[in-house]
Amino acid sequence: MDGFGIPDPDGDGPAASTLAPGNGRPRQVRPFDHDRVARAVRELLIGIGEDPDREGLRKTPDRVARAYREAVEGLGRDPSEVLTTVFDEGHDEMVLVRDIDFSSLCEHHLVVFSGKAHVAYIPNSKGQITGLSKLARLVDLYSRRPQVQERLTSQIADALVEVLDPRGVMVVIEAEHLCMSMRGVRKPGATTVTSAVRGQFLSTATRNEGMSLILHR
Ligand SMILES: Nc1nc2c(ncn2[C@@H]2O[C@H](COP(=O)(O)OP(=O)(O)OP(=O)(O)O)[C@@H](O)[C@H]2O)c(=O)[nH]1
Ligand SMILES: [Zn+2]
Repeated sequence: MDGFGIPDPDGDGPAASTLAPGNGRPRQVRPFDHDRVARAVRELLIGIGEDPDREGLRKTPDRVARAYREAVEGLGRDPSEVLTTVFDEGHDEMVLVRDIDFSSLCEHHLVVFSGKAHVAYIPNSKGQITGLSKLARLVDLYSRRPQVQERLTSQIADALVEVLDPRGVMVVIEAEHLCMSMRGVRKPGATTVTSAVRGQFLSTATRNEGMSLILHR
């Protein structure tokens, strides 16, 4: 273990960040280590019986490391960085941004799951709202990490509750998991739907209104 209570399997250095653990919060992470990831990919290629020095694979460890850097860039970032613009518009009805494309990494198999996120909230009585793009940025922040769909859904909802103090939040995510389509059970086209509701969306009428706005076009 390092000084932050994080296992460091190779014992070669502490984690760099002390961000608090917990739902809706970044987890403690080390900075992204490009060389370490590239070395691991080279090992992977050897492990699967490939020649990492053949022409087509020579640059692969470096490419894969760059791809992973992008795929996990939400690790260690805090939602307050994203939900910065809070206007006081006096609008206190539901706001919904639907069909936010995302892709994330299933933490069990490190393959992609991707789909659409729908994010709704009801501002508080002061009418505090955020920029619409910030809801999509929040989805990006939490999807760019190793994830499970349920946690992704509730982290987005909880971050909105924490930062905007709204009267209600509803997040619905529909996604296809490559780990269920390209391998394993092999069910391409199967879609997983998760939802997280907070505050006024717990009431049946409000929840139904949100769902019908999301699903019926
Ligand atoms: N709840 C949940 N499960 C997920 C998610 N992504 C992948 N999984 C599941 O995680 C499980 C991991 O199961 P294991 O039995 O440990 O791994 P496995 O032998 O590779 O399982 P199979 O996929 O059934 O071949 C699988 O059932 C996956 O479908 C997710 O976002 N949420
Ligand atoms: Zn998986």
